[in-house]
Amino acid sequence: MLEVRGITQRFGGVTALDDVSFTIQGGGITGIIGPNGAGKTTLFNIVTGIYTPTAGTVLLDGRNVTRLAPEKLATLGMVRTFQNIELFGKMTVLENVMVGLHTKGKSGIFASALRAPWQMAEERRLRERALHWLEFTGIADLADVDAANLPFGKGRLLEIARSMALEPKLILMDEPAAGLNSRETLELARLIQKIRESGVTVALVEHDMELVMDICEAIVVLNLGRTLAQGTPREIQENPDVIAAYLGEG
Ligand SMILES: Nc1ncnc2c1ncn2[C@@H]1O[C@H](COP(=O)(O)OP(=O)(O)OP(=O)(O)O)[C@@H](O)[C@H]1O
Repeated sequence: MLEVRGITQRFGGVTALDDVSFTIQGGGITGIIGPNGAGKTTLFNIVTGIYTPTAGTVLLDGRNVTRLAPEKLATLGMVRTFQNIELFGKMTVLENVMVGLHTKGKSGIFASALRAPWQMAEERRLRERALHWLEFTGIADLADVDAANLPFGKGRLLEIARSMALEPKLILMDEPAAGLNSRETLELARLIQKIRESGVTVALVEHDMELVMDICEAIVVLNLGRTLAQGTPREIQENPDVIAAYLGEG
């Protein structure tokens, strides 16, 4: 589904990624891990269209998407969530999901007060769709709360609801468990599995090793800007190079 081929990224004299290649198979949950400074964030930003790499190619279903902007990638079925939650604080939870849907719809959410009947119908349709994704992520009871008043963990779920509402084929999550307590992390794990069961491929960059080992079928390990290993959780846990890289960090 997603193929990363020979990605190199230099920032001035720093080589953040050096000829990184791997494949993410459709239908599963893939974890991208690695010690601090391994290049995970840089890779994530390249794959999701924030950075243009110094060299290399990103293919989505065989199509070269290397230089495409995030909005374009979303229309091709690839969306991302952010580590630092980016919500519209003064809008309700429901409106936060609707805003994303409006970019697909015919009228803007702030369309004039003189709404045509077709606009009203569209608004209703978007509202129902947005509500569906709040139900999917388990936060429908918070639909009318201002996003600014959401507890942090619920904000993360809203981020995921917003991304899922775009009905992607592939969702990339940037450290989805960062800042969550153990109960919230468990809730997140079940949600990610539910997303996969709904037919959407998931890839996550994550520091929480327990979560990665628990839910991922495949793991890619980066170290010092290179692909150190790729395999199942068990293969990765037993890989001497991986163990050495993490011990070296501690
Ligand atoms: N904009 C930038 N300018 C210069 N150097 C950068 C930039 N972004 C990242 N780097 C460097 O590239 C390397 C990889 O950083 P990156 O943030 O991608 O690693 P990471 O695996 O995400 O680390 P962490 O787990 O600590 O978030 C580091 O040496 C970092 O200092």
